[in-house]
Amino acid sequence: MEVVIAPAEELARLAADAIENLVRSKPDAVLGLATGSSPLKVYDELARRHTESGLSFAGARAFMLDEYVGLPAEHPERYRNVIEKEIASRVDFAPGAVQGPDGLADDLPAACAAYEAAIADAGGVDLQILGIGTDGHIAFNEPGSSLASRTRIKTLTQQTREDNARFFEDDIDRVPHHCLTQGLATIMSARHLVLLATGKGKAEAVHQLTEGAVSALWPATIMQLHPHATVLVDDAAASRLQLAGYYRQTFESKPDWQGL
Ligand SMILES: N[C@@H]1[C@@H](O)[C@H](O)[C@@H](COP(=O)(O)O)O[C@@H]1O
Repeated sequence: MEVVIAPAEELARLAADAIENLVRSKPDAVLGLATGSSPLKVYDELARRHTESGLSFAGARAFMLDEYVGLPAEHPERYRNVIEKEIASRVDFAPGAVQGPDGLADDLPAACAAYEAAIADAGGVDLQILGIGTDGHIAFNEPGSSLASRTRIKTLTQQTREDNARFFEDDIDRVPHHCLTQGLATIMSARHLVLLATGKGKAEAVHQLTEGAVSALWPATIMQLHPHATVLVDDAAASRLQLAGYYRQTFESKPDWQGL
């Protein structure tokens, strides 16, 4: 696991560089997209590069991590709409190239199975962007999630609903109780994981993710078992890291030819 500590703007550039290198060398790459505030600067950077330097996603596909269950199709916080607004509509993905779990399906387990099959049919995800919840969740794999889980329905914790109430006019009662989420094993099947975390509120989760024991209590810790995982954090999110000095030193002496 590589941990990089840098200001948020630099983290976004690093993540965008990894995505750009991938898409330029493999135009039909499969990306994994995350919602939440953490990846927004990365999406801004990708949109800028699309406009200014011709970075194209025309041959690429993308899969979203998760979706609320039951939010009406036009609801602005429905993750499909969020991803459309934050990235898909700002670059040149082909129609239908960005997919997400269907939180409005009549048969939710069947929708989850179909989503797993669609990811597999696409050849799996090349690069998965991730954020992390304050309780250590990735996608919506809340504490207690099976480390071997696949896409399924989950119940959101009170903590996550409180954290996400800011997107629902600060009214927790408007935050859905259920979601569909890629499982931890689904996420682990992606070939490169790139997690972004900023701010003091993420410091404990980032410490557990990188330095804690692998445990369902902190679901993101499963990433320690991934052969190619990158954790991009600012100073505040890194404030509890025991090995911060080593991570900084490693990044400073990183060879120029070596990307993330
Ligand atoms: N389902 C999403 C996650 O994919 C996201 O990583 C996390 C952190 O969000 P943020 O980046 O806004 O802190 O919470 C949400 O609940």
